[in-house]
Amino acid sequence: MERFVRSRRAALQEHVQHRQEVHVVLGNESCDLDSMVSALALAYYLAKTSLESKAVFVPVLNIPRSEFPLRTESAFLLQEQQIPDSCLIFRDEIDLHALHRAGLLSLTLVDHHILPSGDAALEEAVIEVIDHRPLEREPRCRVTAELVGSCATLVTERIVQGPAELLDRQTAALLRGTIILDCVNMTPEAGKVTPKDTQYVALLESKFPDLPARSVLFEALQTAKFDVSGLTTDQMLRKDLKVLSSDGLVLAISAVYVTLEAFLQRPGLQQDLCAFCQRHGYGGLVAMTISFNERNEPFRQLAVYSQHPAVRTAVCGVLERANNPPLDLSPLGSLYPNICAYHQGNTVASRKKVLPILKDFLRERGITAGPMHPADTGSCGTTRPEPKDSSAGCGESGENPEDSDVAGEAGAPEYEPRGRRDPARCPRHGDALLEDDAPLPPTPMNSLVDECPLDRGLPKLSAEAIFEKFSHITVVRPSASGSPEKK
Ligand SMILES: Nc1ncnc2c1ncn2[C@@H]1O[C@H](COP(=O)(O)OP(=O)(O)OP(=O)(O)OP(=O)(O)O)[C@@H](O)[C@H]1O
Ligand SMILES: [Mn+2]
Ligand SMILES: [Mn+2]
Repeated sequence: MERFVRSRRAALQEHVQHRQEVHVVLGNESCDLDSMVSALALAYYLAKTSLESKAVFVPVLNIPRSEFPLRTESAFLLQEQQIPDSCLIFRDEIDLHALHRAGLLSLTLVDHHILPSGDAALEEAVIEVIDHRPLEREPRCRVTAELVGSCATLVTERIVQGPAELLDRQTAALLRGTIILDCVNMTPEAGKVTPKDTQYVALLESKFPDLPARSVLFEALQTAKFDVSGLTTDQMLRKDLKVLSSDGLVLAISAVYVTLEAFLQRPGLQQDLCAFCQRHGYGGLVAMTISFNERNEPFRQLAVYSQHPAVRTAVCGVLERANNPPLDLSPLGSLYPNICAYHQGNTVASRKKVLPILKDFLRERGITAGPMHPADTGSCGTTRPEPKDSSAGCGESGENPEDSDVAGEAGAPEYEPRGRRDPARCPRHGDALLEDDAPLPPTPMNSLVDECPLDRGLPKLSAEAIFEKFSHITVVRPSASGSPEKK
């Protein structure tokens, strides 16, 4: 495996020079350990077994190289296997769109099957998908999709069908480490592991009995994954990030590896979130935290940030009302006007379960929001107190509890469950939002692209129009009799 990884850059350059086919194996945009190892191992397998093909097989990590240090568990496992990350090829080191335009690109997607809208043009280059998520659409290409704990399990299954000598110790160690981390050390109560994951971890161990003990490896990987020491808020949010967009409204969903208390008490948090959203063009952010209590049991919390009340209210409403699966959100106080905080009672509902809820919401609610004009997002540096129903500016008022309308205590933002909440900021349980607009036409089947391609044919709306649309949203509160009454 190491020799293969080391040879990729030169092999790629030679093929591009001679205009020969390049077969890229691409992980997902959060580029977690599962995506990296699945791409490395499958590219290695394809290179060794596709002897009739003239293509060069290249694993590509779907993040810029500069982001790799944030993938602490991946850096740890590569280092442990003496594979230098300098040999890896990152998304900013290969021009997939140019290769595609030149007719040289074949693409295999691992650990995902829906391309972000920015990669929609690459959809026709996709010849295979291997993923462990529920298929949102039936791709036209070869598909291996199974709801196992780790995509690396499906890659292992593919590799062991090939020549036995192909599975070397390094490859086995990378795959096994990934499956053990994704399946939380194969513990059933974590809700990840399936019989197939267990089967292939055992098979890898039977071939290489001297691999480190599972619990030692899991603890080392878990510690590396949760090491956020020294990271800025922006880095913490980018460390494990996915992005959803629906024709102009872009939502970031970050897995955050600290408690919500610790996160909300970071100095200057609201300004940092504002700057994060502005820097990357996000209309809002959902931060999903996972932490562990003294009995090492996981608990989850969730925060919704947007400086646009309409976006915040809509996203909070759909997450509070979710029923597939229910998230069992109980509101917590947040002294920041633009942040709604929750305890999440459903401890197995990870981002994999939340993304489809938000995707459906963006698609069904017909939020054909045009790009948020910069003018609407103000600047994060302003010191003027933020108007209560602000849709502009990242004022510092959120920092200073006296300014916010749910403040009580002075001093550093505290974090404690609080009853009184401003419905204009965060809807109460049971609020429903009815959009009186006709929903978007259904996404054409077989599309591998994140949003409905028809979106691009729809009228672009200005930010003003977005809020105009949102202001028509009718909030339906179930009346005492249970029948919805319009407010
Ligand atoms: N029960 C658990 N016990 C100990 N550690 C756990 C337990 N559940 C999860 N982890 C650790 O937290 C990391 C994040 O897990 P997750 O929030 O469930 O999400 P995921 O990374 O497994 O999958 P996603 O739902 O985020 O899908 P992707 O978008 O990432 O594909 C785990 O890695 C584990 O260390
Ligand atoms: Mn995965
Ligand atoms: Mn994850």
